[in-house]
Amino acid sequence: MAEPMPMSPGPGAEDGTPKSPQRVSVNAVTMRDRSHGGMNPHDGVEDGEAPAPGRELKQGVPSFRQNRHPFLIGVSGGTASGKTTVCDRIMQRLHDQCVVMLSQDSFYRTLKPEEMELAKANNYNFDHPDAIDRAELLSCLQRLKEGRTVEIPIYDFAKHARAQETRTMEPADVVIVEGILVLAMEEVREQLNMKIYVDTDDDVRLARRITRDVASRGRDVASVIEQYTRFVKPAFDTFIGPSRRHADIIVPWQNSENVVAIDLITEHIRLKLRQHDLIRIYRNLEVMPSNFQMRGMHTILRDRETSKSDFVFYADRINRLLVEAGLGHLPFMEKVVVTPTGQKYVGVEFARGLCGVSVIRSGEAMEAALRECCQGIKIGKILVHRHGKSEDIVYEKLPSDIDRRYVLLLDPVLGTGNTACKAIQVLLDKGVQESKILFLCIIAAPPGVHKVCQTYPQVKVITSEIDNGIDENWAVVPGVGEFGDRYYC
Ligand SMILES: O=P(O)(O)OC[C@H]1O[C@H](OP(=O)(O)OP(=O)(O)O)[C@H](O)[C@@H]1O
Ligand SMILES: O=c1cc[nH]c(=O)[nH]1
Repeated sequence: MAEPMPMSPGPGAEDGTPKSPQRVSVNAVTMRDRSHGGMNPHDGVEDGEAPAPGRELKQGVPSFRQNRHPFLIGVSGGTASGKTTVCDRIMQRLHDQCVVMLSQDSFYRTLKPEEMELAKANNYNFDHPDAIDRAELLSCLQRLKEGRTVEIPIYDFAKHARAQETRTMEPADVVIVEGILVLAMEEVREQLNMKIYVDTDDDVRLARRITRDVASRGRDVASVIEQYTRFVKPAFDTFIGPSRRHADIIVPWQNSENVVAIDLITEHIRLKLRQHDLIRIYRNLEVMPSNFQMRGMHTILRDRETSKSDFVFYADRINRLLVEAGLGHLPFMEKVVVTPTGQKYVGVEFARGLCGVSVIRSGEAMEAALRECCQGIKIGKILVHRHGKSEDIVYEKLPSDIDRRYVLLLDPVLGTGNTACKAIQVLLDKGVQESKILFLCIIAAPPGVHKVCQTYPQVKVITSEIDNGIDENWAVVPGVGEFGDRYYC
């Protein structure tokens, strides 16, 4: 670890506003050209050069399909809103994936004798969350999420009791759980990667409910309406309707099917299934798109034979891309300009009130990329001393008004996550809002991702690659070795 260095605000504007495109330096333009191939003397392969004999040139996007956790979707909405049809349509569209569906109804509690009497007299509230064995539903979801086989209860609606036998559910790529209370139960909601609410008018739902219960549950119209008035509607007003605010997607579902919504949902699920497990779990994690330029740069960084100058060159290239990705998360204001042709261009204005904070020493290697993008940005520093499993903050120098700024926290390696968490806590203690912190790293090991993303769910973590893990010496594997030594020494 290097000696602490003073914070250097740099020339020009002090609010860290990203540079406008016309101010992008020559260096930046060359860098962009390099990333499109050909101009870079470090690349080794000139434009048009043939591959070495026996080595095949491949195209496409690298895949990360390994040790996958399923993608969990919750589908909720009032009684007879069309939840099951929405689930069926999603399953049909994802026919080439392994999709399983379970219903909240399977988890009705076994009734006590006095409750059974009420149920037989149509006087038991099956629409209340207490009617559900929430612990068992949660446990099943958690086991499915871990990729384990589960036994799902079978509920007999006529007897108001569980059957002796159960249904075995095997691990799947996608698990859909549907039910009126799925989004109303916080502990269930927390398990879900995608929350859908099926929105259907009350009168349409009541009409469907009467038709269904009379046709398939042996009920008469009067008793269905009575149950609706006594239990179903009050539970809807209290629990189900309000739970729609937790939904990621609200699907209007009236008399005809909403094909566009199903298309959008299934495309999103397909995108998620192509992504790494961690991205599916954490909304606050972003892994930059992996193309062969990125893989090529990483191959050079990870190669222990790489010279210091090449290591610095490619680390800087990735840092620049990381900074641009981070800046892309900042808010913006609409701005209209007039182009040289006299036409209006409706665009946006970059966010103000930004600063960088580098974790000494390796994080300082990312400062140049930030300065190239953001004119005169203030950059603070934090030094964390790692010893074994614990860390101490030994130095910090931060902008005095940091509590009013967005912070790009810079550290190329996320290992256990202990250093990052310490640094983030320093920022929070200084009054920075958690949602205004963006942590940028070149590589991230899963333990560090879990730790940071779980501890600080509003901090955005942006990385260019996810590694396999950390070894007994807390080194990221496969990793890049000691980043600071390779960059500076
Ligand atoms: O997630 P963690 O397990 O806490 O590890 C990550 C830390 O390790 C590296 O720094 P290092 O201690 O090697 O210091 P240096 O930057 O001075 O080389 C890296 O730059 C992080 O700060
Ligand atoms: O692998 C590692 C872990 C921590 N710090 C590094 O520079 N590399």
